[in-house]
Amino acid sequence: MTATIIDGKAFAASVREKVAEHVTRLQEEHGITPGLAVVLVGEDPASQVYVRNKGKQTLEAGMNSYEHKLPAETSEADLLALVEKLNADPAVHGILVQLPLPDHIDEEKVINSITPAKDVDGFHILNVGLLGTGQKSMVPCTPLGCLMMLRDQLGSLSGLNAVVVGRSNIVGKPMAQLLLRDSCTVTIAHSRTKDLADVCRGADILVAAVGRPRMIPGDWVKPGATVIDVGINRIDAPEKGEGKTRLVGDVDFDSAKEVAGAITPVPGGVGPMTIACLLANTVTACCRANNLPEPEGLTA
Ligand SMILES: Nc1nc(=O)c2c([nH]1)NC[C@@H]1CN(c3ccc(C(=O)N[C@@H](CCC(=O)O)C(=O)O)cc3)C=[N+]21
Repeated sequence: MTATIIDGKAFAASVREKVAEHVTRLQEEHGITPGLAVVLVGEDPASQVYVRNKGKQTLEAGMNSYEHKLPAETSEADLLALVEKLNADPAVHGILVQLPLPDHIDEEKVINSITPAKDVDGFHILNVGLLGTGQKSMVPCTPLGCLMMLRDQLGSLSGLNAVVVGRSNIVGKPMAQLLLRDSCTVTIAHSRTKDLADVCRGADILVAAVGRPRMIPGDWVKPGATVIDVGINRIDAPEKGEGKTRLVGDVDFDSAKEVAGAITPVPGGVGPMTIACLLANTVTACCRANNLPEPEGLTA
């Protein structure tokens, strides 16, 4: 059997289209334009991959994009002062501080200084707590994108065995919360998990978010399972020429696609959905800030 390839790129385009329609409505009916501020400190390569497409897509969706690029030596105090300014700016509905931050800056302190209602990453402790207790919150973009693809693929997730490989605050933990909320039986596995292969083989839904290139081979995948590959790993690709690189996921796509029922590719899977959900969260934050109905189908 060969798996259905889940087209994250096309799915993301349809999400962005819904976002754009909602933005038009906000402008025409209320004279409001959602605004997203992105703060980048230093020059982490993964963050640059992300930023490249994001500003463009924000503008394409009809929203305002405010980019703040700060040098790597920026002090924590200066960064906190910028966040305070953005918190107070009524034109800014969403704030994203690119991670990772340089070592001399306390990431948790910065994230928790963002007004929770503008925290479009959903990383603030208040949003984490709201999600964990099933209350309305801002939901982290990558897990939200994964959930949208899973619901689209499977309809109901109720009762399915979901295994999330990876326990990060950014992906693994919030993903598990969302799957639990959709009534999956959820296992969070990680590098220390005993018999990881067997744990994965029990998964109807397998979400890989470990950050290790092609770590999960096809024989860890249950026949017919839905596989969501969150990994975006850049590896050498000498076959493309000297010094060339390419992106691969945490799943060995070639072997896994022979076993899975459906699988997301890398690139073109989760990555584009992450950005689309960032735009969706910005519209959601803007609607909430203005006591307007939230866009349908764009929230968890
Ligand atoms: N506060 C914060 N929030 C984030 O969400 C965040 C962050 N910091 N720091 C960096 C990581 C990385 N990240 C990506 C999102 C989309 C693609 C993406 O669209 N990837 C394309 C490939 C792009 C290419 O071809 O290079 C794809 O998978 O198809 C990649 C990486 C979000 N991050």
